[in-house]
Amino acid sequence: MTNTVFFLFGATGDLARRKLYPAIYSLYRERKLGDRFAVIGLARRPKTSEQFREDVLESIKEFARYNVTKDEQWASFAEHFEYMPLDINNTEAFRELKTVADRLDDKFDVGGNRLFYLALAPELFGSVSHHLQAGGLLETPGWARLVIEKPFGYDLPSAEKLNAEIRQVFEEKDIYRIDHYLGKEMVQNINVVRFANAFFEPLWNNKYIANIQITLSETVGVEERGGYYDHSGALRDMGQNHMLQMLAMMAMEPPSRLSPEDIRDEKVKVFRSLRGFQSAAEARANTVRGQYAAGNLKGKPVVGYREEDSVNPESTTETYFAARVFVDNFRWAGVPFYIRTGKRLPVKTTEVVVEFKNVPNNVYLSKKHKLEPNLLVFRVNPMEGIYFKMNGKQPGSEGAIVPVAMDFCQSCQVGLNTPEAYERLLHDAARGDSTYFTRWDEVALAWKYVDKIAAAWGERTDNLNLYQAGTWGPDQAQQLLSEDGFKWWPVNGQDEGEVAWEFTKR
Ligand SMILES: NC(=O)C1=CN([C@@H]2O[C@H](COP(=O)(O)OP(=O)(O)OC[C@H]3O[C@@H](n4cnc5c(N)ncnc54)[C@H](OP(=O)(O)O)[C@@H]3O)[C@@H](O)[C@H]2O)C=CC1
Ligand SMILES: O=C1O[C@H](COP(=O)(O)O)[C@@H](O)[C@H](O)[C@H]1O
Repeated sequence: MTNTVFFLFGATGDLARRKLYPAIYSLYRERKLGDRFAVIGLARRPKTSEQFREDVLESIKEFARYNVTKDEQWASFAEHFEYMPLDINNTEAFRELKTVADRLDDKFDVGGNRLFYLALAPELFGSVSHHLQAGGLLETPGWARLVIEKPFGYDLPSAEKLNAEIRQVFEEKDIYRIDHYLGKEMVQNINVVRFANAFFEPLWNNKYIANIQITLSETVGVEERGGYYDHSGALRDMGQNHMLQMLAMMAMEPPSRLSPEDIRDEKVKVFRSLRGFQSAAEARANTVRGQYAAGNLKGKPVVGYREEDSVNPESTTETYFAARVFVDNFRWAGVPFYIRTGKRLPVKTTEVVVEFKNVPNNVYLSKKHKLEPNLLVFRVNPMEGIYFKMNGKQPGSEGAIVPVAMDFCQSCQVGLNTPEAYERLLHDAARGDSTYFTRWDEVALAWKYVDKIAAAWGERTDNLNLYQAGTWGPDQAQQLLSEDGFKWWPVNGQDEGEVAWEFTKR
């Protein structure tokens, strides 16, 4: 049980509505919250606590994994929620907030533990920390932790500035920087599959692995988020955080213990080993950027990025990027990690594919047999599971070889109702487990890497490749792999042309 007062800054926002209230409700239903908790919703717009509870109910009805009805169970959950209109820029309001917090702490016998969740625009992160201190909210007999949403800065200098501001108030151990991909079941499963199975770890190196491919494709466009996204772009929005974090999970050495610091230390070593680019030309040669133009998605016409209402009609922001990344250490020398992400691609999926090298002196490798490499696939979303593709004899044939699959479909077994990333992360923050939150040194190194790419892109205006919405991005991203003799593997069983293996239908 996690006795906590949750201070939810940005309580009227999109993230709170779609992710945070449903997550808190699931934790309650699964008895991970207990009864000694309170949630204080904070935002500028005026509303009563009664209206707030109604809004929370609506969001849970729409987005939660559990059904909810306005019954006794709902009433006993909802009584833990209160709303207070508060403008971050008003220091005085934080004194009043302390009074509300102390009252709720007493009412629900919380014991002084405080979790400040900043679901706010990043410009406000620094001031909130200072005002919390000035308002006396950090003087508490329990713990006080800060949960910060992404983006953590726009580049390394801005991230450093933000970090310095927050660190004036909170110690690193009490800062929980969210990367919600680290809360996803299958991302957390990467370590388990790697380090708890005898048959993967011995092969997990440059002797046996040809390349690793990480795809994070989305069908959504930027829609109303242009205000943020047009300034950020795919590299900063997804590359600096989710993609490099997944890469680090794939590449890290086994930690000697399962403590948060041991695990994060291993990830930091990966970030330190990322091969930096010696020149802007080298950065450009190893990356591709694109922007979606009008096209068709699932049979419906969709507008191009520049036609989106919230976007500058002359925008040169990328909505797609791909990169060839090298981890220069003993284990990974010479193995390319290919990463790609984009909006308005044909399917919503996140997959990590490990492509193995051929066996030495493969007697089946001849014109007669079409052999495909072994693949191990982590399906992160929307379906969760692990897929392993190998070669086998076609039953009854004269030695024909066919691809066969071992398919562990977690979603089929557990249902699509596995815990949402935000549930896991909120619960972890409340019980003080920072394993799946990003530590400052990880964030800084990731920015250092990404800043080089952004700077190289910024030097030229001819590197933005338009791609039609509903396609797999610019052709240059295919070339990135074909230059090395590889190809992107189809994701999610989608046929991107010739697919040599049977996808096991679910
Ligand atoms: N939405 C999403 O899916 C994701 C969001 N994030 C991050 O989460 C954070 C929040 O995003 P999102 O919910 O989409 O943003 P929204 O714009 O939907 O919400 C912003 C919230 O901040 C409040 N707010 C704005 N200014 C002030 C102020 N001066 N004082 C007090 N409250 C203020 C707004 O309420 P009011 O106007 O009433 O004051 C509102 O509740 C951002 O950092 C974003 O990058 C990260 C990943 C995904
Ligand atoms: O952080 C972000 O992630 C979402 C994708 O998250 P998912 O869990 O739905 O895969 C992305 O749409 C958004 O642009 C980005 O800010």
